[in-house]
Amino acid sequence: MTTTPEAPMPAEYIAQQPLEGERMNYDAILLASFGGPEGQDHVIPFLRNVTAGRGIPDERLEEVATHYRANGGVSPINAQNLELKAALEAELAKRQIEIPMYWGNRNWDPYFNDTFREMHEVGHRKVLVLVTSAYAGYSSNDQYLEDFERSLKETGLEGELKLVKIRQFFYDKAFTSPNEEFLAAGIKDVQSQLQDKGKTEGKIKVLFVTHSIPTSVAEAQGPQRIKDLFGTDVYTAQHKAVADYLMSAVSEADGIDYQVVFQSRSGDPRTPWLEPDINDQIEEDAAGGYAGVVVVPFGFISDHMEVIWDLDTEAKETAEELGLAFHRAPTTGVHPEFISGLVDVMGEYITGVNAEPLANGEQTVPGDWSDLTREGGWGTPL
Ligand SMILES: CC1=C(CCC(=O)O)c2cc3nc(cc4[nH]c(cc5[nH]c(cc1n2)c(C)c5CCC(=O)O)c(CCC(=O)O)c4C)C(CCC(=O)O)=C3C
Ligand SMILES: [Fe+2]
Repeated sequence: MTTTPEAPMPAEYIAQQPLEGERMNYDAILLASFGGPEGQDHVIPFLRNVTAGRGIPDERLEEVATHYRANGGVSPINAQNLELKAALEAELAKRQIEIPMYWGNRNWDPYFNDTFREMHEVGHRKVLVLVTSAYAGYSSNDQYLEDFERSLKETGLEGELKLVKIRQFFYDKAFTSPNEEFLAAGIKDVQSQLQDKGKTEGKIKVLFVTHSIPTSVAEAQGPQRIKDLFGTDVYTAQHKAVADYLMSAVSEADGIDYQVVFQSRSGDPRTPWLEPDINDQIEEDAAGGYAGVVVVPFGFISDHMEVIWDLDTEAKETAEELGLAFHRAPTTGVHPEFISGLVDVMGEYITGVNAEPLANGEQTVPGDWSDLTREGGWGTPL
């Protein structure tokens, strides 16, 4: 066997070292996420944090608490974020980008207030923020910006810490490339499950699943341009565009039916949320003669509680009761292409000498996605 010498690092991957005395435009990176409970006694306080002032009925909270209780009161999300942070740090180091990374959450320890104070105390002033949400929407973008503003006020660090939030990345290769791989593997798995059952003629449906949101929230999001183009709200449109792209990019998906569906609806049952719910759709598909479903949770970037409960427990049970073959695809997690693609996106904001960006994300999902959220929502790069 011959050994290949290590490939030289592409030039664009190497941070240009700042000139003597000159600093990079950011001195810290913040990984900003949702947070989750670490034990049984955290579950209720965590859920109260999440739903503060948003009119989620107590019965819904008690029901959601049982999902966490069944897992020892621990959400997997914190460990997953620490793993993501370590993988990103390793990739930054590989590219000689020497900017330290911090972690903070909306709903649990370490809270943004604490992380902001810590970053400020050690002397950081210019912070690039990566939020763990791929799509643009109120919960995944605007609410984080509101949280950051509130934390800066509460800590008295307004004007002291300058934060710039990185854009959404659902349309980047970083996100679509691992999902292409997962989609192909999922289809092959369901096909072979059907083969084992002697159902080689059985039709397969791919269900791309994301988090439901209230229809009123979905409809309030602009721009009109995208609504006109897709004939639906902007939240759904983003997901449809990714689903269309993934199906076209994966040869195993040729001729296979697919649909965007929703999970984890919450709130008052009388308030309309985006539909169809994944369980309802699986029932309809069983009635419609499908023999198997491939469930791709492309609304999320890690296998957190909503994925393992709503899909691996509930949706799986629905499919099994109806005799359908079932495959739940993984989320991007710390897939090497996700990590390196995310650092490319970060590199659009980080400049070395000559104010040149260190890297650029590669857009795969066609379309102009540059104006999806509230004005100035991404932050003006420093
Ligand atoms: C769009 C969206 C994402 C995807 C974008 C993104 O990834 O950011 C997301 C992610 C997540 N949602 C999560 C957990 C929860 N979400 C809740 C409630 C809600 N989510 C909403 C929307 C979203 N949520 C909404 C409109 C509500 C209603 C209340 C409100 O307006 O806030 C509730 C309260 C109980 C309930 O009602 O279900 C919980 C516990 C976890 C952590 C899981 C873990 O612990 O591992 C994650 C990553
Ligand atoms: Fe949620």
